[in-house]
Amino acid sequence: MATQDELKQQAATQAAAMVQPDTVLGVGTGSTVAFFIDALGARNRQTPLNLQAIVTTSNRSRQQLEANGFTVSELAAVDHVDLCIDGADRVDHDLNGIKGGGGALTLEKNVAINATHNVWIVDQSKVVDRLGGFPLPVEVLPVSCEQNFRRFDQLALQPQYRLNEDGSRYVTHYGNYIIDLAVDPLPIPAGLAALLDQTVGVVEHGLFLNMTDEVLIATPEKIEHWTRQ
Ligand SMILES: O=C[C@H](O)[C@H](O)[C@H](O)COP(=O)(O)O
Repeated sequence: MATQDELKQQAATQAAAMVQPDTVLGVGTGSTVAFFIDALGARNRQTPLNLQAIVTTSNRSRQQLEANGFTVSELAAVDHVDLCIDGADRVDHDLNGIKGGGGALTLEKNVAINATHNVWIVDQSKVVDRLGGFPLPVEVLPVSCEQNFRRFDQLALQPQYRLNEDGSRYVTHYGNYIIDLAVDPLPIPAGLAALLDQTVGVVEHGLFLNMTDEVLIATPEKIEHWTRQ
């Protein structure tokens, strides 16, 4: 029986084969994407892909891409992204998902929204019938975080500040905090997304609705390939 890491690697390797030469590639964040970066690096060393540009969504991925010989551009420096490969924390059968377990949700959503084609790579443990089973990350400005927290609490969304191991608040790449909403399952995701989008002080949230075009799901038997209808 394949381990979870082996499943992640299988999905990642298949995604690396989807990258076309001479294109602009977006690369997400996380343990599954880490396998993707190594697979892409191996492919590129064998036969150079001559990518026009690569943009990524975290310092971790940037460092790994550079270690694999790629030059990484800022999102602001490219006028489009042809394909973005990313992981996900949960995905439902409508290809909606929760992302941001690694805290990279804001840049991930920015890269995804600018990509012509988005592909998520996951192992079967991420698939759910109804979005939930994973805290929903909400990135908030420090200036209004307490008001945001109280509001989420009033709405019974079970807010919790994301903490570092030493108990201090986790700070994002942009100097903000993350409030994880532990409510499970999520109440009507589209309604919650609209509420969060309209909440002053919320920078971004981890509900990615109608954003991905394909999902590669590694199971012990095969890699399932879901596409948006
Ligand atoms: O912020 C992190 C990202 O949304 C990741 O893509 C997500 O957490 C999945 O990560 P992993 O592949 O490690 O489960």
